[in-house]
Amino acid sequence: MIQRIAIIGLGTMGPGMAARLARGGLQVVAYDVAPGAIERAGSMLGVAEGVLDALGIAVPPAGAGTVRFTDDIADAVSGADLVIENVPENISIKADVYRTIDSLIASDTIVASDTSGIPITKLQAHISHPERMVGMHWSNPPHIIPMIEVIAGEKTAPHIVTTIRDLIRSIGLLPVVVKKDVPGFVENRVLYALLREAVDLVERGVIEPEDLDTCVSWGIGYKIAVIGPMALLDMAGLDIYKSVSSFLNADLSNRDDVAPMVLEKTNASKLGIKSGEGMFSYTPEQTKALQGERARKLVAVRRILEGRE
Ligand SMILES: NC(=O)C1=CN([C@@H]2O[C@H](COP(=O)(O)OP(=O)(O)OC[C@H]3O[C@@H](n4cnc5c(N)ncnc54)[C@H](O)[C@@H]3O)[C@@H](O)[C@H]2O)C=CC1
Ligand SMILES: Cc1ncc(C=O)c(C(=O)O)c1O
Repeated sequence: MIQRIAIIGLGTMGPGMAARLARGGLQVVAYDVAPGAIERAGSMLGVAEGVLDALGIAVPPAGAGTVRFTDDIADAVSGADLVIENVPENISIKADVYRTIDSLIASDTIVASDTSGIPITKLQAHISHPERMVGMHWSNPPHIIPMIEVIAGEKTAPHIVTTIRDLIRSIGLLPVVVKKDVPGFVENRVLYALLREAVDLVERGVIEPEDLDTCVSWGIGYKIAVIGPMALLDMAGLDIYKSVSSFLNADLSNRDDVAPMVLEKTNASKLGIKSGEGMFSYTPEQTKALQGERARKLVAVRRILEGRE
């Protein structure tokens, strides 16, 4: 039974994950190589806990879990039943972490990666006892979005998938088991198909960025939260989809590299909210207000979608 979880990496995703797991009654020890990240994670944890309160996520009868931060990776993983690796999306950084923890954990400690889409089979090559490695892909913001993908690599033991699926379920979250270890799994394959087209339309001057967001959020996003893509095909009619896709699919972006607009911005360190500028610009005050407003709206929508309002 999983009780003690180590989280490695406390950037965008780690603190919200720690808060959600602890709310589910689990004991979390969280580590980051950067002291600044540990400091920031403390305040992000407090914000996430407030959002979990607003969502009405109850503490289990046995009581809430705990989150403890440490700057010592050996301390973080000591006695862990599950280690969740949550460092940047770069195989060599992830492999370094696996090499470091390998001698610090038991051979049956489960190691999960929150990778956005590196096949688990590739990551497994960098750890001993690869049968205990599994993909556990959360969605951002992880304390609010309830769905988590679970992915087996070629060497993952089936019971590890079941254990992680059951853990996710046991704390009131929604596991989705992905049946093939394809790059990007399912959520990001769908998201990146949408993002490729959206970036292309803005880059070609078909639409302004603000209008693109209005079109997608109100035309597609709002609807798709209630009616998933497969159900939407039935609502529209497969005959309509057949007619439109017969001419439209060939016209959609099939770019297989990173769009120049994105390269230009990343080369200029315009990374989005984390650097104050990306597709849009953000002052620190605007960022704080935006994050609060987005959390409030996501909480309200989730409560309604779950039939709690
Ligand atoms: N940002 C997002 O929306 C999502 C990201 N992911 C995935 O989660 C993982 C983490 O992503 P983010 O939190 O966005 O990254 P991030 O870049 O915000 O944070 C990564 C953290 O890892 C730390 N780190 C780097 N090397 C380390 C090491 N050797 N040991 C311990 N800590 C180390 C960094 O100091 C940083 O705080 C990536 O694989 C990413 O693809 C998954 C879902 C959503
Ligand atoms: C752009 C982008 N890329 C990856 C992920 C998750 O892996 C997300 C997300 O929101 O979860 C994302 O927005």
